Amino acid sequence: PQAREETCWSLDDFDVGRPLGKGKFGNVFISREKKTKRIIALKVLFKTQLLQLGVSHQLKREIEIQYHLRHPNILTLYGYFHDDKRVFVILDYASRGELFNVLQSQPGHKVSEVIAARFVRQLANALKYCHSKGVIHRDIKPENLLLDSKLNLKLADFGWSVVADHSKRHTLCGTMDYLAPEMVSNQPHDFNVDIWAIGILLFEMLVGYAPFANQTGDKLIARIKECKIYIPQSVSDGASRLINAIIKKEPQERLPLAEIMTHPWIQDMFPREE
Ligand SMILES: COc1ccc(C(=O)Nc2ccccc2)cc1NC(=O)CCSc1ncnc(N)c1Br
Repeated sequence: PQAREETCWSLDDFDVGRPLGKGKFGNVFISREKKTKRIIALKVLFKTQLLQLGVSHQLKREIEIQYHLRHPNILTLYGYFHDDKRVFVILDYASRGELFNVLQSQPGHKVSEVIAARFVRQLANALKYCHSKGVIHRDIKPENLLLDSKLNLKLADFGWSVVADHSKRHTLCGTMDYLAPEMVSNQPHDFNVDIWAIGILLFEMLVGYAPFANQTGDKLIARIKECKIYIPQSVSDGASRLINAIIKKEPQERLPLAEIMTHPWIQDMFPREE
């Protein structure tokens, strides 16, 4: 990765604005870097809570990983700093916020096939990059996907799920709708869990709810293990074929990222491009 200037940041370098999101470890504020006037998102994490929840090492590891990931569809982590009580993470500001809220604001909580294909291709692109660096995301869900002003998807790792917001799904540890069978059976999992999540996301964007939604606890786990989904007629044949090619119980049977990106349905949605 290209070397990055080792700037030593402090809170004095920023004008902090309104909160953008509420997290379990602290909040995120829209902010402006004073010298360059650049707008960024400043995530504030409280050291006491990080220590209490024993996630300090996880944050360090994650910052290490994110610091070296640079991709147009991954939320950039520009740097971090801390004071005696808090850790501050300097992030890209995604002006259109969470895909989750965009979906919630649409009629039927779904988007057109053109938009869904755009997001699937961008997410597959981001994951191809992550996997090439040996990074498995493991937490792909609309709450963790942000959108910039040009409707480009930005994969953002929230570390841990945000506190169950009323507009969010009603599960405490963040929705389980996106967990692959091998994860709910607590088996060793690999990058194929991210592929599975692309299939769940595509289903949810075209249907308006996740394939195993409205189930809870053990019933949900049983449904995920059973791996049977019902795709409504309203979904086109091409999209249905892609969803069925991804939602496979056997991890290695799932369509590889390269074939998702070149799938006929995806290609059809980008007619004019080369
Ligand atoms: C690369 O993005 C991250 C990297 C790391 C972590 C993190 O907290 N890790 C972590 C925290 C505790 C323990 C272990 C890991 C979080 C993020 N990202 C975020 O939190 C997203 C902040 S919300 C937001 N951001 C920009 N524009 C908007 N419109 C919004 Br809304």
